[in-house]
Amino acid sequence: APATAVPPTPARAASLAPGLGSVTELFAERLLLADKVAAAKYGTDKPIDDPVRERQILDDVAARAVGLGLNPDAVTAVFRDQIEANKLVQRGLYARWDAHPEERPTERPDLVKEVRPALDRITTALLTALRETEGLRARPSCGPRLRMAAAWSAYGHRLDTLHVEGLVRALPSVCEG
Ligand SMILES: O=C(O)C(=O)C[C@]1(C(=O)O)C=C[C@@H](O)C=C1
Repeated sequence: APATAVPPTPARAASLAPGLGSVTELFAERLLLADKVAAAKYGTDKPIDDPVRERQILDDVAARAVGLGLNPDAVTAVFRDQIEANKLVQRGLYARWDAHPEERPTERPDLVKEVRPALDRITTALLTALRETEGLRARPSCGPRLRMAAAWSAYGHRLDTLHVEGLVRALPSVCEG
């Protein structure tokens, strides 16, 4: 190898696969918030599924997609996957907490005042990231790039198996065409 060869450090590898990291980072952050959502609901009579809230999110992102010049159906599909991924993680946490009471959360975050506003901030950032990656997401290389970016995000956030499953569930609608 030439003397100027750059070693394949993680940073170097990430810079060779630019672009979709913004999207997968936000996916990972949203999935980590599933822990707080689940902690807010576990042991209460509030079910994991809240179809009214889901409808609000999906209607909101469809309207904002139009304003950003994005395809509202494509954007809705991405967010539907984020919600499904979030529920997958929440269900996994419930099962874990049922089986291992000592792992149950010791605090109950406020869903409406704390957790949903955090999810809403990710929604706004994700819409921007989808706008900025529109061209990249239409390319044939999108799938491989997306899987590489997701792997780095999983590694960077030290996601456990359950959250990696969630991250995989979050991916299918990202690449268009
Ligand atoms: O806000 C909630 O109650 C959540 O559980 C989070 C979330 C989401 O991913 O945005 C997931 C499941 C619910 O059906 C609604 C929304």
